[in-house]
Amino acid sequence: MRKVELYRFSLPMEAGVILRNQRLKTRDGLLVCLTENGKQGWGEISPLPEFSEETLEEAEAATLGWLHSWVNGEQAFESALPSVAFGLSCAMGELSGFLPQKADYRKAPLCNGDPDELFAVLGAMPGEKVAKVKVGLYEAVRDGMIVNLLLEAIPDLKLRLDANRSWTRAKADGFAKYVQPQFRDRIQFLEEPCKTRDESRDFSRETGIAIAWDESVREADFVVEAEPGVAAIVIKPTLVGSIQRCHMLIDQAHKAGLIAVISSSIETSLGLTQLARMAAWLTPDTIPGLDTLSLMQSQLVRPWPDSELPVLDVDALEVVWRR
Ligand SMILES: O=C(O)CCC(=O)C1=CC=C[C@@H](O)[C@@H]1C(=O)O
Ligand SMILES: [Mg+2]
Repeated sequence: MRKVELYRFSLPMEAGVILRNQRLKTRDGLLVCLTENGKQGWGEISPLPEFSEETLEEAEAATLGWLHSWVNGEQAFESALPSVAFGLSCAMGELSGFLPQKADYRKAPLCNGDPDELFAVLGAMPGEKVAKVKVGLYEAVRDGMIVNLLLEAIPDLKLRLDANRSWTRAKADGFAKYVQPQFRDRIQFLEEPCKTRDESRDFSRETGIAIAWDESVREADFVVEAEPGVAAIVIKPTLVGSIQRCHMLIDQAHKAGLIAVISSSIETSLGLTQLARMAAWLTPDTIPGLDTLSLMQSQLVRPWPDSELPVLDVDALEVVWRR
């Protein structure tokens, strides 16, 4: 016998979390729980405003359609909406056991440029020291200075930088000019420096700074391939799709000699712990980009180890559908 439960959640965010053009006050989404033969599988479906193409309403309608088929024992096909495909594949992955339990709870800390704060976090981090810094929000000179400062202060540190396509070539060059040449190879990669892929490729060729694809991975014409200067692809499953699709992209990346970084789309602790399990399984040699829990004011159903945020129980959630 199959059973389903669909819940809606809305968790308050910390003040001041801004996504592209809007302030994110709450993180809204759906939790699905599938039950069959005494086993349960959970999944989170939470399209990210400004990043996902689908709205939460569209995701809910598609999820309900899928759940109706599944609970009636009919064939349920993979949804074309990435957030739905991801959440349902997690629930199926737990139910059938293909999503392993073992998790990689390491995370590349998101750093705002304060070396003392980063030093404290990295001190508690075993193994490889890698942090992520957002660039492109302020002046390129300031970004360059922060990168120098951090790399100078912490000699075994490597940095991942993320410009989210915010620079013109001239601005990106301005940034590169300020980074001391001896530090450039400690930039593990810079995600999407320029507005177009070609500009980003040129930037990497001329500066020697390695780049990574993030937004590009979600574009229809994107193919995973080895290219000069490209070090990595970033995979945000809520924006990309099912575990199976992410697995395929990761395999393609590894075959091309690229790093694949599993990264957050600001999921709740439930989705984040599942991303940590995907990372342990599919990208065991790479620290995932999952340092986003502290942007929220609480966790949901499953706690992330070491987080002191309160955990909201499933009983507190609104039931959308139960069968
Ligand atoms: O990639 C990481 O290490 C954390 C995730 C992260 O930086 C982001 C997640 C979702 C939206 C953005 O605000 C941001 C990004 O630009 O990649
Ligand atoms: Mg990015």
